Amino acid sequence: MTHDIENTGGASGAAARAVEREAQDARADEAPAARARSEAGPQTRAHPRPEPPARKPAHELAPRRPARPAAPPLLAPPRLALAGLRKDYDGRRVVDDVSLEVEPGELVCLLGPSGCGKSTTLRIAAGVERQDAGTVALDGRVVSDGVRHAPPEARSIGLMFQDFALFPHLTVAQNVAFGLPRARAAEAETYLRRVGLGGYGDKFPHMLSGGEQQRVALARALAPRPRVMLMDEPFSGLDQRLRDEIRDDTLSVLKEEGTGVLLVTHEPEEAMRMADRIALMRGGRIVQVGAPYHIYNHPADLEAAAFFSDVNVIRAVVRSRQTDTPFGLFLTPDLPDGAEVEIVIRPQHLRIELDRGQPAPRESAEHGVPAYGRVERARFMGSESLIEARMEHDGAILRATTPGAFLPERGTGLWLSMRRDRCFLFPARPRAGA
Ligand SMILES: Nc1ncnc2c1ncn2[C@@H]1O[C@H](COP(=O)(O)OP(=O)(O)OP(=O)(O)O)[C@@H](O)[C@H]1O
Repeated sequence: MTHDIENTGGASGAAARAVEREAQDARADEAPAARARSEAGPQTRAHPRPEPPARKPAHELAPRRPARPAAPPLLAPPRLALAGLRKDYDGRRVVDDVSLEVEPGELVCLLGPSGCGKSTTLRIAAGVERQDAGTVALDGRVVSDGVRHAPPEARSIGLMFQDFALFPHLTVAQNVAFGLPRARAAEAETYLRRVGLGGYGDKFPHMLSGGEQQRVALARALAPRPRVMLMDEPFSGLDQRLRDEIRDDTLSVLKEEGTGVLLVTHEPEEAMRMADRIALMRGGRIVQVGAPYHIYNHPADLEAAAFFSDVNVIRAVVRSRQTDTPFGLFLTPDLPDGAEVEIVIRPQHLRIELDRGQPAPRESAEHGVPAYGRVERARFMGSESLIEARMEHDGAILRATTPGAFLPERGTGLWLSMRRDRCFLFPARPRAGA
């Protein structure tokens, strides 16, 4: 069973906007021309134009009501709204028309490969960098555009970076209280308890482990009660186990506070674990936004699919509105004859059946046609086994995984078939040099 885990939290306005965004995602999903249609048969495209509603005669019209004052807007503004951000360095565009919103209590991950412009976007949101175009608004108030530019300290934002830099000469409590009005200094202990460090106030940073220091940094960022938290790879300095623990703790504290969070990471696993929504960035642009489940299962293109896991790619050519492959036929009614397509499937969605000398497994609607290959290599990966098979039809290697230990010998014959509902079909990208 699968669940869509989108959870925008916060006000009903946020929920309404989330629904609208899902609809936008769904519309955007239709863009890669052939994917959705690969599963469906040819469709009728002629939609009859709807009849205009019949005009009522004047005597049936309702009597005019006295004018009422305008109702307040139904939707509260997002905590953070970035619109049309652009930034060039040395004539090179590193942030290109980036628009993104973060709702109260929502955690949005800006995810992408190194150098794609994530940190620059975050720095613009924080106000430590100024954009060449576009606006930054907090709770509906524009804090930066072509005219005005509020400095970071005037934005009610919390910042947390990888090098969280506590002041070494101040105690833990003084570190947390730093920047708080004097009247609220006693609240430092409250925030330390929040992050599991009650009673640590009198220690100095060098007396704490890396994970504890990270928690102090979190308490310090939370203490001024920012409405928006901006985090840039905040957990990357920690070892794996500590990282998981601190991620989870951080998440629950931020949710309790109702803070809107924009978190930069280049790790898909971190984004999947933490985000309500992921904004996938590449080459300065946001290429897809959606709940982790949605982005993983409906990637916008091959690169988006491959960013989250290893993928197999099968290339084929459209003939007569369909694409024939050794794994069966795919319907591609909107692609012209001769167009190349890439059929993409993750290793866990290839089914393996060993050749035991019996007739080939039967074709099915769920798995298409099984294709024959031989084991090239089998490796045990802990919770699953990875089988690399050389396919008989073209000599290419495909990778399939299966839960548990499954280590057939090299040369063992097998059939691979694709879970049709987990295939993505994209028009092929032009090849290098073509
Ligand atoms: N101040 C600057 N001057 C010139 N170029 C810059 C500056 N800051 C960033 N860049 C360049 O802009 C591009 C985007 O950088 P940015 O730090 O935003 O990427 P990123 O996606 O956060 O990468 P990473 O995950 O490696 O931190 C990079 O090519 C970087 O070298």
